[in-house]
Amino acid sequence: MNLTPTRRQFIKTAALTGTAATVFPSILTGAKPADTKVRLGFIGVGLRGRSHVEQAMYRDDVVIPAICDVDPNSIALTNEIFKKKGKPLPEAYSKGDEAFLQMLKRDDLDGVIIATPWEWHVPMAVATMKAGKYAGVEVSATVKLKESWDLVDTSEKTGVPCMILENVCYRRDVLAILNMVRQGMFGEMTYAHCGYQHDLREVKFNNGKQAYGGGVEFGAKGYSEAHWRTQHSVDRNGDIYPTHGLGPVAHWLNINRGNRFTHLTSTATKSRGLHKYVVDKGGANHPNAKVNFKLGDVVTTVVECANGENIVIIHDTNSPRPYSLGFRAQGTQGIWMDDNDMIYLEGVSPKAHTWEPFAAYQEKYDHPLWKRHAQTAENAGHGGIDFFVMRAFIESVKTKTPPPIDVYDAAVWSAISPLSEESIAGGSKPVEIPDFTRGKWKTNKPIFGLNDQF
Ligand SMILES: NC(=O)c1ccc[n+]([C@@H]2O[C@H](COP(=O)([O-])OP(=O)(O)OC[C@H]3O[C@@H](n4cnc5c(N)ncnc54)[C@H](O)[C@@H]3O)[C@@H](O)[C@H]2O)c1
Repeated sequence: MNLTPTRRQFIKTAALTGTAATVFPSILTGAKPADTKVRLGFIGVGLRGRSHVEQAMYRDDVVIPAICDVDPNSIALTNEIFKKKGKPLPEAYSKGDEAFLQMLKRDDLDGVIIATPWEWHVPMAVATMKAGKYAGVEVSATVKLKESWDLVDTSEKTGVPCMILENVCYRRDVLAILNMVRQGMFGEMTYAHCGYQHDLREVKFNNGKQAYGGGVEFGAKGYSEAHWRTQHSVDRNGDIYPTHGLGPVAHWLNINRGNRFTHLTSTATKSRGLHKYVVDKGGANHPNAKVNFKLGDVVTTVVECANGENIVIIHDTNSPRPYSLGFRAQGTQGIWMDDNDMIYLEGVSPKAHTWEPFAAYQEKYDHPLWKRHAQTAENAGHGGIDFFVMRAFIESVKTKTPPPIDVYDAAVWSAISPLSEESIAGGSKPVEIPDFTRGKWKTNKPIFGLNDQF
């Protein structure tokens, strides 16, 4: 694969200034193995992991020698995908919660995709990096603050990259906005709004047989995410899934690369939606009607940035509502909003104080990545973004270069969860957000979405 001059320059500059070179000394050779295969392993082949497997299989330069999952059903369903495609079955590791450690001993894996329950992400990503394999970890990358440091420390010590697989960074509209932000169309950025506003009641509860509703069970009796995700709504009150909104916004605002998050405050409403759902669907006598869900129905977090911008992040998953990540980009020159897809730019929009549709801007500022790959991406999950995020991971592994979304992004985007919990527990008190780059944010330059390569 050819690296563009900008990306080659980044790697060269990083090597000279000691940023990437010090941080990732061993694995990032930037070698150009044009015809080599990328060998991927997968830990967690549930709903998400299997969709990654399928995505990886579209490429003829990817081989998958091994998969790992504790659930024999997940392994069997994954094997079906291989059979359908006429590919040799991967070796399966499934004996116990730590079977992944056996898989990581293999010497025929270059990278590992981790799509397990959140609490497993860090032990698995840390072990993957220690085994010298690129780690691609699903969102959110971490649950606890210390885990964010564990990711950063391990990546720095081993020299192995870790990419958070935040697919929303590749949404077509947010990439067009990134283009516009970089071209100064919004003037100086002052504010962004985002969130995860998704009615997950049918994800958090099911009948234990299939995903997406059909019952009010969770935990041991639940299937897929109801098996593990719902417990987080019992135990935690905070923004427990911040990265779908925050990832794109972090790129607009150059977080970790000229800017950083400094503080946050979070506030939660009362918790009503999940209890009501159980009672409505399962009756007041269902045992789960006695469960005390800690997670507020709507959690609002305000993040302050070093350069003076504010970001509002909403977590809203317990109530009936249409899906929206609620993006808004605002600066001294104008504003765009995801809901209704409207824009207003002073001196550009035809009528003062009046919204205009975003469509023409989308076309004009469409990101080079989408211009180049729209047709290939079309069939991939979540409107094409799953294609881009897997492609970015695979190309980084293949070219032995830093991933465009890195361990510092994984650490700080995910850290919003425990920090928002801390803020809410302290009566919406302000909480400091650590600088996981240890000062490098001041000199690091943006690398994400600079061209049509990654
Ligand atoms: N980026 C996105 O758009 C997106 C979409 C869906 C899910 N996700 C993320 O993907 C991850 C997985 O979600 P999912 O929907 O596939 O959940 P899932 O429950 O369907 O799959 C998780 C799989 O991990 C396996 N597992 C659990 N513990 C394990 C262990 N110790 N070793 C090996 N395997 C283990 C389970 O058996 C299961 O097959 C989560 O982090 C979730 O947030 C991201």
